[in-house]
Amino acid sequence: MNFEDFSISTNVKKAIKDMGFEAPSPIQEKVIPEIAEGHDVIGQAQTGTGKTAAFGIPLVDKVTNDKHVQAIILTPTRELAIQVSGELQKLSQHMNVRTLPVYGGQSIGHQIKALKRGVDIVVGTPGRVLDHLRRGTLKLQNVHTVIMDEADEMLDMGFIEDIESILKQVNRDRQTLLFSATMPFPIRKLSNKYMQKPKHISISKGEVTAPSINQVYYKVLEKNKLDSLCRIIDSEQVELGIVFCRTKKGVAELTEALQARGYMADGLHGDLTQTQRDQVMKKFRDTTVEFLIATDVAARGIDVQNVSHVINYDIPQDPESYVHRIGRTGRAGKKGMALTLVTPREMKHLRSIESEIGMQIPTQTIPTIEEVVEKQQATWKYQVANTIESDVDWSMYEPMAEELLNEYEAKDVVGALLMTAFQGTSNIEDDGYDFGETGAAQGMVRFFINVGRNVELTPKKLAQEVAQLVGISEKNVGKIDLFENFSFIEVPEDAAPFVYEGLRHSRLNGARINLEPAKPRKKR
Ligand SMILES: Nc1ncnc2c1ncn2[C@@H]1O[C@H](COP(=O)(O)OP(=O)(O)OP(=O)(O)O)[C@@H](O)[C@H]1O
Ligand SMILES: [Mg+2]
Repeated sequence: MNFEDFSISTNVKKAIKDMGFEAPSPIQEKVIPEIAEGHDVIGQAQTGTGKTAAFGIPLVDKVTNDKHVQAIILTPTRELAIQVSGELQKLSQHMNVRTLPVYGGQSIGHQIKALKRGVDIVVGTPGRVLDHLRRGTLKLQNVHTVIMDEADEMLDMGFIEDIESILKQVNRDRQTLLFSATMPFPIRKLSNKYMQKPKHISISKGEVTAPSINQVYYKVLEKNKLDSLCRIIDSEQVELGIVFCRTKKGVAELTEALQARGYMADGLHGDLTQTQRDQVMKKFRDTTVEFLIATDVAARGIDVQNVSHVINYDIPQDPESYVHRIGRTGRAGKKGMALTLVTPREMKHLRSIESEIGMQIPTQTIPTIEEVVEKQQATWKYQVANTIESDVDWSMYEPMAEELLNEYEAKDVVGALLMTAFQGTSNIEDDGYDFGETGAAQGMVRFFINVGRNVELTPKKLAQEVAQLVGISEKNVGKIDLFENFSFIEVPEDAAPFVYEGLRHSRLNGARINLEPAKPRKKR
């Protein structure tokens, strides 16, 4: 299929061409004709597959330049309102259509002036839209189209009251369009209240996350998280990365820690002023900042070219958040990496995300110090060679260099200088779990499991259950001694914290597992 096949104006077709779109994406192909026919539509397709243009193309084709607001698009965040408004402006670049973003944090006077001059499409966050409605500076009586981008978020608890107040002011005859990569059943059911005979168009049958995203998780220990993150990003080839944290405070702390270690990182969260938020986004889009550290404020809809990595420094709260966060990479046909750090306590949460997205996320081990050092040394060598070959003036160091070379062997001088430079880059820390002497084989930790009564088990079954519960390979569960209702199992030292945290509060066939490191057998 081709964009030429749609019955849309040549001006819109020309804009689509200018934007470099060659063929419509699957959601665009299905949804554009339905919207053009005037249907209400619930459109669901994976992240980064062009949902914005799917509603944007028929919308700009429909609006006329009559200086009355004819369409309103609601988005959950300010950044998304700005971005969606920008995409609509591009789609209508050869037409006389005015699109205005209205959002909190920006001077309301400025927005009022623009609204007075006449606007055809408003893209806004619910709070600021309501503010304008109360002031009478925005009128919705001529609105024929209401669009909710990230609709499941907009109809969720945080926004639903505002949405209802806004919808009350729009003609019932309107066309209502909902879009998102995720649409949980309760929200889809609720949405019927605001729509008329909606057409459900879903592209992501079965596969919730975009297949272009390569997902892995790393088992990390809480106290080593920062080190683990640094090792991961030092060993990956990151073009641009978004690192998600749970809280604003977490974002601020991680940003500071990464900056202190020399990474080009900047933070984005709701406690910053709008000017600061705009600056951070601009720096990230311009690639002057390599890592955007953010709360879920950046999880939905944000489209930045060349984001190669998304890293969940803190595991997301719910499966939807996971899907949207990782969807910031692997967009529009490009490949992306999504890495999630998981502490022992969070293993169960990971499993529930996996079951919701319908796939198992493979695990990878944190690169060893040796691997990272190897990479770092290659980088250092490259930098030193580069400096030697450049025309940088280091004449001020020459007398010192001569002095050192007179007194010591050249190899020792260089070695000592490199060591000074390398020192303190990374260190293996102990993991904070001390299981003591458990009488296990070399390199293993032995646990005593009280499996409770009435549980039928074989050693093989127990090994399988343990492996599954804590997310390690069955092969890694070592020796098992199974008695009537208790057992000893041995697992490798590095898996021990995961077994410990994973099994401590677990149940097996409904029976509680009580687990503790085994007491060492007395030496005879
Ligand atoms: N037909 C097309 N051909 C090529 N690129 C496209 C096409 N349609 C959209 N794009 C580009 O693909 C990228 C992703 O589009 P968009 O932001 O609309 O995705 P989305 O489906 O809304 O994702 P999310 O669920 O994350 O909001 C954008 O950069 C957009 O310009
Ligand atoms: Mg979108």
